[in-house]
Amino acid sequence: MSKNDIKQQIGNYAAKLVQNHTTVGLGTGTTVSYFLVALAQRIKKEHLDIVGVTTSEKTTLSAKELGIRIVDIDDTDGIDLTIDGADEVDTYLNGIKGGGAALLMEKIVAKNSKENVWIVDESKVHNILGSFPLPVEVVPFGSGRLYREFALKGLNPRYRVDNLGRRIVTDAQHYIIDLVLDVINNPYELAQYLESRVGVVEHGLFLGIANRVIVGNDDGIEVLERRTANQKL
Ligand SMILES: O=C(CO)[C@H](O)[C@H](O)COP(=O)(O)O
Repeated sequence: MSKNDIKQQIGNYAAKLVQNHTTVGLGTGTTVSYFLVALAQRIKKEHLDIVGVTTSEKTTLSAKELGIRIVDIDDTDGIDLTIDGADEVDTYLNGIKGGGAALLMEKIVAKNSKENVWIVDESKVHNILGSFPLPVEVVPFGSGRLYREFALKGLNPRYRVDNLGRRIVTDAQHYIIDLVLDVINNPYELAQYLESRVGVVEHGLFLGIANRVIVGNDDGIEVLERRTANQKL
């Protein structure tokens, strides 16, 4: 099966998890784009009453094009379920997100959602986080100072740039500094450090957020459920 076939399979599976008369958080990324198509098909075919809360301008555009009704996060009573992708997931279902630069809105939607389900292919599941560079969203003003602090701390920072070498700007007008770490031995400690730095708006460590991870591979789908820290999978 090609990677896209696997993503389609995961997207179709995830669309079936959405219940009628609910508000759904719509993540960002290529895997989510398959989910959006499958969800839009279900909404049309089954005449479902579903509204979406989006996590990026890109997802808002795609959802609207597909005919999915969108509501502002501030105008909902709550989000029932959010389906999102992830860049890396460990065996506690902690993850790294933000490969698509949407981590800030993704975390706001996730934290306001009763349930969070991630959709990934099996190449993203690892024992320890860190092989995917950790995105940190920063305010442009003074970001050079933060960058130097990260470098001095051995966090191996890189401004995220586009293919012309220009710093990318997020939907909320911030920069992304990716930390190239290889291994994150204590994600909670790193999260705490990043949250303590002025100018850091958000980071891509999503800890204790996913309730379930839908993992796709050539043989089908595997569903991982979150366990506690001493109940490793
Ligand atoms: O966090 C994200 C965007 O900020 C995405 O969910 C993550 O990058 C996964 O994307 P894809 O499904 O394209 O691999």
